[in-house]
Formats: sequence, structure tokens, C-alpha cells
Amino acid sequence: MPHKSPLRMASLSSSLRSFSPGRHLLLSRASPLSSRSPPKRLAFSIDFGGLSLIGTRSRNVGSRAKSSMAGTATESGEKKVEVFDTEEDLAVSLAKYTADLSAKFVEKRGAFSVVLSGGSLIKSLRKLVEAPYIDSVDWSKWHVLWVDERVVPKDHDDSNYKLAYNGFLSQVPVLPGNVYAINDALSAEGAADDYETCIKHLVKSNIVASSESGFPKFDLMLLGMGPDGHVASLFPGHPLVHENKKWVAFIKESPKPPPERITFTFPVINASAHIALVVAGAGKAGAVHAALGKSNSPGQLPVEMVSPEGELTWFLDKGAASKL
Ligand SMILES: O=C(O)[C@H](O)[C@@H](O)[C@H](O)[C@H](O)COP(=O)(O)O
Repeated sequence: MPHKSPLRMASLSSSLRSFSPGRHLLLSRASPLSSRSPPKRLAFSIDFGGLSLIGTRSRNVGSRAKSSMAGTATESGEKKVEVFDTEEDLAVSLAKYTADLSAKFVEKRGAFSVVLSGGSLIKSLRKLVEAPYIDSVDWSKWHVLWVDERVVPKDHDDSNYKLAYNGFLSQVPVLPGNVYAINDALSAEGAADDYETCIKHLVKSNIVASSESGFPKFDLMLLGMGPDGHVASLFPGHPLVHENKKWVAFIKESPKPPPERITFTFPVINASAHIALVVAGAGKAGAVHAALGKSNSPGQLPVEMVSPEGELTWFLDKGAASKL
């Protein structure tokens, strides 16, 4: 047992209370997904300087996005942008991407550390609970954390834990003891410190890898993005975007309700081996354009600071990519 703090036990008991092992079996039998054709993408694929764009839209759009994105490629890792005709296609591809990384890390290090966001991301993970992944993924090796969490009880409608539990975790055989929720009995400050301690235990026991910079190196971070370009609970113009020592910080005046949250900091986000930035809907096209297109004022949005040591893959639907 890597971590026996009240945090881990709280998450364990709360997960056990509502964990229903029969449910995922039912889903795996009912699913027609195994015979489904692959998502419509790869109509074109362009690589240059470590940055590639893969999409279903016209070659013109691809080329335009390609050239305007040249300035955003980082030295630190590979960056890819995938554009899907529909959010359904995006979800199919995201499931395969996640399952492939799970297999790779389980083989490589016997564990797969996955970090979730709240919001619409959870819905985009829905294909993972169906065939073939419900049976082919080694769920027992998954270790699940949150990039940010609202400081509310776990059964509150604002809880990212509750959202992920209902929409994803309750339908896959992840071990309840490998789901690391925040301690909701603490203040925002206390919960952030406690979560950081939890992660330190996971690094010490090699469940989470460590980067050369000394920050935890999660295998996969699944990030959503708000229409204002925020990621995790790192909001435009907030000083927390510059936090470079803490692993987990707290915020008490989040512009997006509820106000009290804990959040991973950018050094932790950017130490990741893989980041998927999952963005759907035309309402986010402006922020996507600011991050990937030609921006008059680059570097203003938190999402522009996502630059992992490893690979960054954008999963966009047509609406989100409409301004590229
Ligand atoms: O707790 C949160 O608020 C989320 O973790 C947050 O960071 C989310 O990922 C974005 O706000 C996007 O949310 P949507 O995808 O719902 O727009």
C-alpha cells in the first residue's frame, strides 16, 4: 500500500461504498463498439519539426493551421493536433489513444498513472467503458488522480470525483484503492497540501514516475479547456499560473464556480509524459485559435503554457477547430 494517509483511506471507503462490480460486465456484453468502424480522420496528416496536424477537413485548412502553428512547436516534446468531424469520432479516437498508452506503460513499468479533469472530458471518455477496451485494458494497473478538484463533499454535484465516478470510474474495474480523491474534510489549503503529500507517496513507491526536474511525471494527463483558455484551475491573469514550487495549489476565488478548488501547477502538468488536450465545441474555437493559430497577443492564455516534457496531442472536433 503506497499511501495510507486519511486522504487515501477517505477515497477508498467512499469509492467502495458505491462501487458496483457487476455493472461493467453488463456494459461490456451490451456494447456494439467492437464492430464499429474507426473514426473519420487521417484525411490528411502533415508532420514538420516535431509538430503534426492530422485532420478530416480540407487540405487548405490543414496547411493554414500547419503554418500558423509553427511558432507554437516546442523543443521539449512532440505536439500533434487531431481534428475530428464529430465529437463521437473524437471520443472513439481518444479511447484508443488512452488504451494504447495504458498498454505501453503497464508493460514498461507495471502501472499506469492517469490524471483526469472535470467538465466535458468525462463524457469524451465514454468509449473506454465499452468493448473492446472494457476487456482489453488492464484496469487493475490504473492509478487515477485529478488535475483539479472543487473543494466540496464527494457526493456534491460540483465534485469532479462524483462526475468521474458516475460517468466513468464506476463502469470500469479500476481498483477503488487506486483512485486518489482529495480529502473533502479539509480546507482548500489543507486539501492541496494533503494531495501533494499523497502524490509524494506515489512517487516514492514508483507508482508515479519522477521527472528530472524533480516533479512527478504522470503517464497521461487528460486535460479539458474552458472557453477562456483555462486548464485545470489555472485561470487567465491569476498569479497561480506562475507558481513554480508547489505541486498542488489552492484557489479560493475561482472565476468559474465553485470558488474553492485545488489544482496541479504548471511544472507538474508540464512534467507529464503525455498530455491530451480534449476540446469540443465552437464556443472554444477562439481559445483554440489563440493557442494554435496566429495570435496578436501570444502567451496570454493558460492553455498556451501547456508544454509537456513528453507528447502533447490536441483532440479537437470540427467546431473547436473552426477558427484554425
Ligand atoms: O474543475 C473544473 O472546472 C475542470 O477540471 C476544468 O479545468 C475543466 O477541464 C475545464 O473548465 C473545461 O470544462 P468543460 O470541458 O466542461 O468546458
